Amino acid sequence: MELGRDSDTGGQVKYVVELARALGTMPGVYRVDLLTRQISAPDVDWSYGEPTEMLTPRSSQDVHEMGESSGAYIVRIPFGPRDKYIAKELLWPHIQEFVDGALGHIMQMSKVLGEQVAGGQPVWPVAIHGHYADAGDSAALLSGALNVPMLFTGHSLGRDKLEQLLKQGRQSREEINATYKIMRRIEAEELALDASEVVVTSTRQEIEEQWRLYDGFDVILARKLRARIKRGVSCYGRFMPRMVIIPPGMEFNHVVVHDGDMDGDLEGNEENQAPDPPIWSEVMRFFTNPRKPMILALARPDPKKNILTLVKAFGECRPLRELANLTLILGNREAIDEMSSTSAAVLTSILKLIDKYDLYGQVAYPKHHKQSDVPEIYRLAAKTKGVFINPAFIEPFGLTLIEAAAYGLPMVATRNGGPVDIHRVLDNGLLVDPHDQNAISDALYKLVSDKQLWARCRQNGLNNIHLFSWPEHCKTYLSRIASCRPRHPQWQRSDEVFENSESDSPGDSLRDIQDISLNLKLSLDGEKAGESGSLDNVFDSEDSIAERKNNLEKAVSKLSKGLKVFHKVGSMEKPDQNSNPSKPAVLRRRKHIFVIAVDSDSDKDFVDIIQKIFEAASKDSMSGLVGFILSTALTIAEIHAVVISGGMVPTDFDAFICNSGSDLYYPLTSSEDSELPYEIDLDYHSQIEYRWGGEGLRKTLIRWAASIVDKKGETEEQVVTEDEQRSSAYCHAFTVQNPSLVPSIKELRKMMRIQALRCHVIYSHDGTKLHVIPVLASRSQALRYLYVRWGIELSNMVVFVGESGDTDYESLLGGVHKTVILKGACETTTQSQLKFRGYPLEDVVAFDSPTNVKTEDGYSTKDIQSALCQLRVLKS
Ligand SMILES: O=c1ccn([C@@H]2O[C@H](COP(=O)(O)OP(=O)(O)O[C@H]3O[C@H](CO)[C@@H](O)[C@H](O)[C@H]3O)[C@@H](O)[C@H]2O)c(=O)[nH]1
Ligand SMILES: O=P(O)(O)OC[C@H]1O[C@](O)(CO)[C@@H](O)[C@@H]1O
Repeated sequence: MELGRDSDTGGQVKYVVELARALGTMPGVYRVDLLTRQISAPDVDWSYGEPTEMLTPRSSQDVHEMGESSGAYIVRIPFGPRDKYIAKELLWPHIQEFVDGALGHIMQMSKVLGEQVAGGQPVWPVAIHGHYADAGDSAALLSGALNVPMLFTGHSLGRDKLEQLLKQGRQSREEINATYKIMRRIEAEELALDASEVVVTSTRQEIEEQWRLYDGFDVILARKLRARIKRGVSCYGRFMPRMVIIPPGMEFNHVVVHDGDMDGDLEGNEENQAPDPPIWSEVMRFFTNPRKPMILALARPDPKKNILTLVKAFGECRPLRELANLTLILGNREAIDEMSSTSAAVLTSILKLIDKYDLYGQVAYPKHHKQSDVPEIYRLAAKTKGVFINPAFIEPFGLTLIEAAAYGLPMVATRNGGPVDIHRVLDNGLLVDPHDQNAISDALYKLVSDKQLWARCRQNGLNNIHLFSWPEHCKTYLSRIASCRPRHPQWQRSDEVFENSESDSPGDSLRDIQDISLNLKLSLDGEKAGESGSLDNVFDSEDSIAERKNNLEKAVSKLSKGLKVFHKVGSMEKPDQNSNPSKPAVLRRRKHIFVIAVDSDSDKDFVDIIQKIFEAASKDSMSGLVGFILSTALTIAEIHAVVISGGMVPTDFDAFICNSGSDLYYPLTSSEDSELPYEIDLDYHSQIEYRWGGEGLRKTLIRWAASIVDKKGETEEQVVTEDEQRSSAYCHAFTVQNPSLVPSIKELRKMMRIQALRCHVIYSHDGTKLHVIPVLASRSQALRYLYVRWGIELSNMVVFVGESGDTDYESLLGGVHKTVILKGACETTTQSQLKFRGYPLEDVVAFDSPTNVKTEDGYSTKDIQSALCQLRVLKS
């Protein structure tokens, strides 16, 4: 690991690699895949271009304990420009491409493992865990596409970073957003809260002071919801992820602490003694008197680590300067000018302060260190009876603090963040206000000068450090995963439950029964959710005990009929896929799938666009190589009307993604006279229903809609009204009479999240329609479903969109599919205020990607053909 190389290579890298390695050796874990970006660039190590790398266990004991497990792997997925390293702030436009690539890997792995160990049945992942905001966003989409539980760890949180940066007052909100893309990042963290079952934190402070800043998390509401779930009463469609504190661990295998370290001679070696590590002389060459106790700081050169205040504190405190030296390990550098601008600014300011206070001979700031040098640096500081300092403005956890403690080095640390929890456990030093320069120098002086205090802190750290161990972390972590309701696709799950009931895994069956029991309880309660009043009423109202008892009895009675009943109900409700066996087969045979997702304002324009696309593909479609999917906010009835009005037939298309991605239909060749010739895919519903608020959500939305009125003199007109005709089981539809009077998409998301309602809100039809659908349902997720369910390759899809569209437009432009933007189609910008999401489209869409092409003049057949040639879908 190249830790401290730049602002992206910090503690999180170490954390996830060590966690993956430790998990891979846990009994009961078959395989851990750590997915990251593949980069083949000349300025990074060649190994970053390797598709797979095994994380070898640290010790032979680990190998022994692994048993049947196949271990942990780093899997590198190509996305974004192949030959270029991209800083984390600039990765956002490429996230969807990562999601698709990761999905491809997981599907492939599921097949391979299935063949190896499960008799050919696919082996589905048990959970997916996102680390940091960008992976939170990706994991949310993947957990939805695969229907598996998601966990999330923030490592460093955007809202907190934004607050800290605003407090420092050096940049305006706009400048901060331009530098850090912070609003996009915060939305990713909010989505991670929407989708996660468990959020792993390192400290209590992270929950109470940092996560509380998010719309989607509230400690009190979380408690109330948990209490209601325990009592078996309805939460009216509200959900909160479970926050758990599991501090990270350390790999202790190369930690060696000798008492002898304390009285060693720094100049020259005794006979028989191992030579000093080379990094020692690299550090000591800076000092006039290398025997003085060493104050050590080791951090990425990031302004938030607050090293400048440390240098000032040291420089301005004469007694401290006389007593101790200062060592600053701030990553690696060749030349300051070649560093990123923020890192270079930190280094330059430090050099100026050293000059200002004339600290020559008292401060070391070596240019290079290797990973293997880091333990030796801590040992050197401990040997001189020095102190480790982390004065960060805020430190989410602080791996360096546990590292220092493991090497017998007492600490002075910021009182903001994780160090408070670490100090509570280790009791190995002093906490300080990082803004108070005198407090820093006083604490350092106290620890360095008070020999007894120093020895006590050293010993306390050494005595308690075992509490930060990866195996312990993994045990708690795995128990959390085991307590999540197992989620798998229904088309696999119903068979599995059925089989398990008679198989040799009674534990699994029992857990399934318990889960079914919980589901039944919740859904039965949901039936009476309708009577609820406001959010307060929901929780203040006394639920009738008799009613609850009745619900429980119903649930128990359903359960007592056994798993077969559950399975049967499931299969009765399932569409009979065999009645229309040709559809998936047809879809699979296509060379290309053209997805028409142009959000046209008029049916006439829409028909016109569809026909132009048909014509453009006519050569290939004649031979059946191209299949078509319509993907819109329309209902199936509206789509049917469009199809018929355009002189087309339903079977001209392979599938229809309706209601903004909450319904999926396939055309039928025949149907009863009274019915439309389409078959709904109920497996899709089971795949997207996660956290769907159903009736409870609908009631809340209706109350909200009633509160938005247009005051015209004496009279009031309701602006938002329920559109029952256009609503379906997984889409609450509303009509907006006056789009200028309703909140933007950003405000709506916030409104939902603060009530713990997890859903996806979309404005369509130029802002005159509002759709509320399940949180992980969307038009782009529907395409991923087609891949997971029917194996239709995403890279063979071409998505046609207009110049703008509904508020879910951005998600249609990314991914491994190709995109054709039809110039002149859906240009409307009149309702742009509704689309306000808090960050520009460029922060989410890679417009310069070679898979995105805009037609040249308009959307004539010729324009479309030429775009398809450019994408190499058609031969020129
Ligand atoms: O020049 C350097 C600087 C750092 N490191 C290592 O990099 C890691 C840094 O981790 P940490 O001190 O925890 O800080 P961050 O890099 O900021 O890590 C983020 O992620 C960590 C894991 O979640 C949290 O502990 C932090 O609070 C959070 O800011 C440690 O292992 C250091 O030994 C080096 O090897 N060389
Ligand atoms: O400053 P930010 O954007 O909060 O990022 C800090 C994150 O970046 C990293 O340095 C990447 O490893 C992490 O240690 C940390 O989680």
